[in-house]
Amino acid sequence: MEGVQPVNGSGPACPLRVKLLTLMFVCDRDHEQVLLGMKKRGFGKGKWNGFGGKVEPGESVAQAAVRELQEESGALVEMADVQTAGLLDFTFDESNEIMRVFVFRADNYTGEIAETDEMRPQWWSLSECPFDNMWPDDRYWFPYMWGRRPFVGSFHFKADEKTIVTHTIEATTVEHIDTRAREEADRKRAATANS
Ligand SMILES: Nc1[nH]c(=O)nc2c1ncn2[C@H]1C[C@H](O)[C@@H](COP(=O)(O)OP(=O)(O)OP(=O)(O)O)O1
Repeated sequence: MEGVQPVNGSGPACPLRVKLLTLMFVCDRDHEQVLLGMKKRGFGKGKWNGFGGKVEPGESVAQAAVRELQEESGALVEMADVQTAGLLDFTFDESNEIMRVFVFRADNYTGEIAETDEMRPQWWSLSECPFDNMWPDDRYWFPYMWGRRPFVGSFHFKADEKTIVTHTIEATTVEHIDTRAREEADRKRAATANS
């Protein structure tokens, strides 16, 4: 089990299970382009998104973001080039899970970008980002991510995974997000050690 906790002291009576996830955006700032991948399987199949997945016990959230990016796209980002972008909580009607997603950005990478079993990568001009075919929350926080303004937000969806019922989004600091990332990784390590 990854960790169980109430959300912000309010919300459902039943504690929610936290799924710790990453999302990484490789940005070409000179050409105002961002690398997205078409998700070919699993959660979010058929949507364009950044690259990411589950944090493994014992790795930092940023290490997980780098690993997932490489596994899904072939792009390798040095830890020094990983920039903290945001923190998002996603919940759904009829679900007792929080998807807690740490968002990162990188302006440099090495390696060959290539299609994998999970993702078909493609560069997109910022002005042509395919928001109609992305998660509906992305429109809200993409400007923060691209604008290097650290953000924290939460989105509650209907069970259809399309309709946003409520949301919050606000500016925060990199330090706040990085502290949360360390706490979440520690919690995950402890929960795994105790299971
Ligand atoms: N509402 C949302 N908006 C968004 O932009 N990204 C989201 C999102 N909800 C989830 N994600 C991202 C986070 C993460 O990068 C990805 C889901 O993780 P995974 O690809 O690991 O899921 P899977 O269930 O396919 O897991 P694996 O079997 O480990 O690949 O989707």
